[in-house]
Amino acid sequence: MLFHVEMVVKLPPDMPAEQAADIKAKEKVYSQELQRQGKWRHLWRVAGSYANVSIFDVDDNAELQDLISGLPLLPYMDIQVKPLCRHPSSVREDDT
Ligand SMILES: O=C(O)C[C@H]1C=CC(=O)O1
Repeated sequence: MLFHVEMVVKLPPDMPAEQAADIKAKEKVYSQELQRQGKWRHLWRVAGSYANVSIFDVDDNAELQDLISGLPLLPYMDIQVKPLCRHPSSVREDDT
């Protein structure tokens, strides 16, 4: 199942720089592992903002919830999830 996930990062302005760098480093490791597994299929920066648009490819809603729950930046993000399905006019054969 594919999900469009938008994450807007809102770190507290008074968070110490070292703490922010540590959480971002953990988030990078976590997201890159999921990308290698094919679970986090796309990761795009939204130009001009500290936000990303991602496509997750997971078995079900529960797996998406598990993966999102593990995000180190989760306490500092607003997240919106939209379920996706194949568009009838799509010519891509690899979109399922
Ligand atoms: O920078 C972000 O958009 C937040 C987050 C998502 C992946 C990652 O490495 O950091």
